[in-house]
Amino acid sequence: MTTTLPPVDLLKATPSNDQPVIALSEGSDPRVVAGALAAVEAQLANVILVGPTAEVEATLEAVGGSVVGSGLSIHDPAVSELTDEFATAFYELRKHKGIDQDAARKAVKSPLVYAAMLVRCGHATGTVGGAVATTSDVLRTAIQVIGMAPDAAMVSSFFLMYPPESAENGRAMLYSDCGLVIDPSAQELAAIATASAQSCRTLLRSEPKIAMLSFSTMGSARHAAVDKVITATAALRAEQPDLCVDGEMQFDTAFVPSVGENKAPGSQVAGQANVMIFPNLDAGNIGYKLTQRLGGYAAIGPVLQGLAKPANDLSRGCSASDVTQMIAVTVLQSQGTSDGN
Ligand SMILES: CC(C)(COP(=O)(O)OP(=O)(O)OC[C@H]1O[C@@H](n2cnc3c(N)ncnc32)[C@H](O)[C@@H]1OP(=O)(O)O)[C@@H](O)C(=O)NCCC(=O)NCCS
Ligand SMILES: CC(=O)OP(=O)(O)O
Repeated sequence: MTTTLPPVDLLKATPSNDQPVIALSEGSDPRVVAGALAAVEAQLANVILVGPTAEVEATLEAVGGSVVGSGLSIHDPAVSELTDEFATAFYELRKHKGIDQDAARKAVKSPLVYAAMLVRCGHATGTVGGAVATTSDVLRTAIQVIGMAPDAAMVSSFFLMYPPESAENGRAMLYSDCGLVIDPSAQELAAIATASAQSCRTLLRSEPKIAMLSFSTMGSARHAAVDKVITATAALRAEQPDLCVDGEMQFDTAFVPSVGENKAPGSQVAGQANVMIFPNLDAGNIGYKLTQRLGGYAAIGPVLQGLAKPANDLSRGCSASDVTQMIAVTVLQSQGTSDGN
């Protein structure tokens, strides 16, 4: 059994004088609005619902909420007084890509871009979207509008995985990358592991034990795909000798203590890993959905790491409670470090 608290409980247990404001780009989606209501009621954050006013109000009424005295507010990009400021800032940001002022004005009227601009320009602490928009659109907007943290090698993503009561060997884990980097090089895989280690400390409040996953354990198979994981593991060890990382190893070696002892005797990670680094996005995305749908784990993500300020995605299959959890994750990231990790 894990003792790690899920984000909402962790945030409630973390005293802070901050008054975070989270912008939700899909402010008329019923799950988003219900999740936002729960967040403000629990005093996790104030929330800006971004979208056409009439649609957001109709959804709010349908889920039994109101903006009056609630910590909720509505921003309609079509009529917002911030649109001029955002159009100018967006033009400056993207003019090197050939965008003109008209295109910039049009772009910031998209709720996704508007919500990211709220964060970039300091009107919100972080943003969450993706209940309706595809992951590609949410991630591209976050990368282009909010940008990378100065010390980040790249932007990547992860899921927080929380076990059901019944899970054998159940523990909270971080799975990466399950949402963004499609086919990482060895160097990129090492960068994903480095960022994930910090995210583990921030959101699982645990020291990372990192398994570099593969279809091979300690040389049991030979292939270029295995070599990539071996190279990434060696680079991590060389650059960060104190990091607890091991590989290449199969998932059962990383997760099950008896299998770990058998296939990777003496490893400090095998059988105990809490950070699982997948070799590519096929493995990561399929792996998290299998763990969630067959293993009954709660999956919160994709959480982004490496951005200058927090912005996070949701699966389009998310629930209202997933939205509330992701609001809590976003607030915790803003408290954790300046780089959204
Ligand atoms: C993130 C993603 C959308 C970017 O793809 P894209 O827009 O087609 O590709 P581009 O290479 O044009 O990238 C767009 C911008 O993001 C930047 N970028 C892309 N990946 C990046 C990364 N990992 N870190 C930092 N910047 C990145 C590019 O440099 C580019 O910046 P620019 O517009 O300022 O030049 C793409 O990696 C993707 O689709 N990932 C998978 C998403 C997905 O479907 N996941 C499965 C469900 S969770
Ligand atoms: C993360 C993910 O797989 O997102 P979606 O289910 O929206 O494709």
